[in-house]
Amino acid sequence: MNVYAIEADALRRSYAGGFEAVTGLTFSVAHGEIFALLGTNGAGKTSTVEVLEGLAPACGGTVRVLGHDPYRERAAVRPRIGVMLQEGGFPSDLTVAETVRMWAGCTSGARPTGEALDMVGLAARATVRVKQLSGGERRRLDLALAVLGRPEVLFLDEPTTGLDAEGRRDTWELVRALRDGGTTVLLTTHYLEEAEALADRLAIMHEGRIVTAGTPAEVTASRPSRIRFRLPEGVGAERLPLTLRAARHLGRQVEIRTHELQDALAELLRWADDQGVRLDGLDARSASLEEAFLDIARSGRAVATTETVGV
Ligand SMILES: Nc1ncnc2c1ncn2[C@@H]1O[C@H](COP(=O)(O)OP(=O)(O)OP(=O)(O)O)[C@@H](O)[C@H]1O
Repeated sequence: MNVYAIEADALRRSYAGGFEAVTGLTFSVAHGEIFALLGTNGAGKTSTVEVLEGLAPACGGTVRVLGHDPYRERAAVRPRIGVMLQEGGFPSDLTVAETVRMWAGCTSGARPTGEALDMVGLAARATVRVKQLSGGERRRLDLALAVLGRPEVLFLDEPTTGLDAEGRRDTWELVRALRDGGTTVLLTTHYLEEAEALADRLAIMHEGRIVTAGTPAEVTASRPSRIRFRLPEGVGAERLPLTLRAARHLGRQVEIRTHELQDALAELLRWADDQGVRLDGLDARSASLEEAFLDIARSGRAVATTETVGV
């Protein structure tokens, strides 16, 4: 068996008119791994996932899902994958259970309807018509249909958009349980905490290409931590100790970026104590995926910050 469940090599996708939405993407997802594709709006996530799902051909490069070309060998791949699109279309007059049963009729080895509804927390809504479901409940129904055929590879395009906090946590638990059972999961999301909580590895896309990739820890490791506070009236930033003076400040608001959070914070607190200065709104936080994402969104490429304080 191939080590990778999903492989993309120099993948390109263009639309009519010649616009190239995906400009040479290379990545792979191991069996039993959760891989998150993140990116700014229009970065090319959905365009990529549609090719992996076999819904559109690649315009260049190669793609393999479970060892097959998902577009040309769709018959071999389709029964082994589950797909949750950004917007599922259901006949709205059917009930939830009827919808799952109808879908099960076209799926070999489908889970029993009750089991699929239990998995997504919709068992109590089985007899409700689809048109009466809330947006979040429709997302859950989408997910039930995606996992119905016990897929080896599951594609989830923004699976928790529209879900409340509890629904989101429930979905995370389900995705983790599926991964623990051996399912490979590729998901796109706009929620960075979702990627941080779920992904074994992730890639951040911008304008059709991958800008950075790795485990969440690897992607955040190169980013600086951040300390913010407000100086009291009459105390200028020039009074800060030399090592912290490269901080950015806007009026009394100061931001220090550092790769040595503990040392910088200790120095700042010692200084404040010595000076008898109160640091209002003091907030110190480690580098996060959000910082990495925002850097990429702002600059279009991973850049080392120039404001890093050398402590
Ligand atoms: N059918 C289409 N015809 C022409 N251009 C398209 C088409 N579908 C998408 N695009 C363009 O391709 C680019 C990538 O779109 P895509 O939907 O893949 O991005 P995305 O990363 O999924 O975005 P979002 O986070 O906003 O969902 C965008 O600039 C979009 O306008």
